[in-house]
Amino acid sequence: MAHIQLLGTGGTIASRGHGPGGSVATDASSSLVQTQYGDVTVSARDVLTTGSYLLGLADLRRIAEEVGEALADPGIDGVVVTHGTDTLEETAFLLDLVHASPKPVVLTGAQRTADSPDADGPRNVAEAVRAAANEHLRESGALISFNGTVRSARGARKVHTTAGSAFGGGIEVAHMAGDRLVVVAAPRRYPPMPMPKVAFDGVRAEIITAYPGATPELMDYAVRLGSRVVVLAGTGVGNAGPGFADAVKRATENGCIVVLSTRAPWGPIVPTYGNGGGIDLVAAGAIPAGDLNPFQARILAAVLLSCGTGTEEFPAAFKTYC
Ligand SMILES: NC(=O)C[C@H](N)C(=O)O
Repeated sequence: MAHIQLLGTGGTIASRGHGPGGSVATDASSSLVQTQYGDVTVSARDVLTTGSYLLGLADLRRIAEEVGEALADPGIDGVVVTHGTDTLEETAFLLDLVHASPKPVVLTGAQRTADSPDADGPRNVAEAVRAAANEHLRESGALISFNGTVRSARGARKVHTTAGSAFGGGIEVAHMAGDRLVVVAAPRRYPPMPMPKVAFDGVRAEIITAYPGATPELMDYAVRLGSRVVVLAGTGVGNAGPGFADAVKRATENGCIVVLSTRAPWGPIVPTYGNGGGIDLVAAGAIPAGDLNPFQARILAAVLLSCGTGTEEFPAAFKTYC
């Protein structure tokens, strides 16, 4: 009989109330979960009880540490993390980067509050428990289970503000067929990164987006604030408008790492264009993020920096994971 540890962090799945103050995360994780699903037993405990839009890097590190402890327990076969959907993709990616166990870690949440007549939390939790206990999902790292689909944490993102299918991207590794979970793929695994130390909590890593008329001086401002890394969410295959190549050069000359990602939801960075485009941004010192979206690229950069990766070693170390 498999035993799953559920760790609650809050989010809509644990929220109630539609009054003027809005919905607030209040429910203990023990109220979100049954103690048994078929032949799978579950114990639940809370790490946090908060909306995920409120999380900081210190919270993400705490969640990662608690998950690591649960995975190390020989009496636990897999871990489910309930989490707000707004920033679930960032926590999921951190958990995936540091995942050094064959046991599955499965994140889930809800789009509708616990007191909604059609709350989606209970079904999502039941499916996540099933995924965490599935032996074919061992060696798969951290996964996101939502509305009948299980996908890799890497590459996944929230794609809809209100729909039940809140997540897209990543690799679809399993889906529900009736009440059966069918495993269809295994995500590529990368060497596990060390659990981030306390330095992670204070890494200043900002994201700046390119758009028509964007202000390149925002990057100078980020550097002045002490940013160790700026992720530029460029347009298309990794471009930005007038002045950005010079801003990248100034940032890198001041010791700030610039990572080049894209504001397009899917696809890799492919430096292609001159005249201030991706070719010039990379020549100015920007490091292409491969397929990583800005939010997950930022998490990878923060883990690397908090592990003491220096500016010289950063590009090769970053490339190993994207
Ligand atoms: N659906 C959700 O969970 C959204 C919620 N605002 C959050 O904590 O991220």
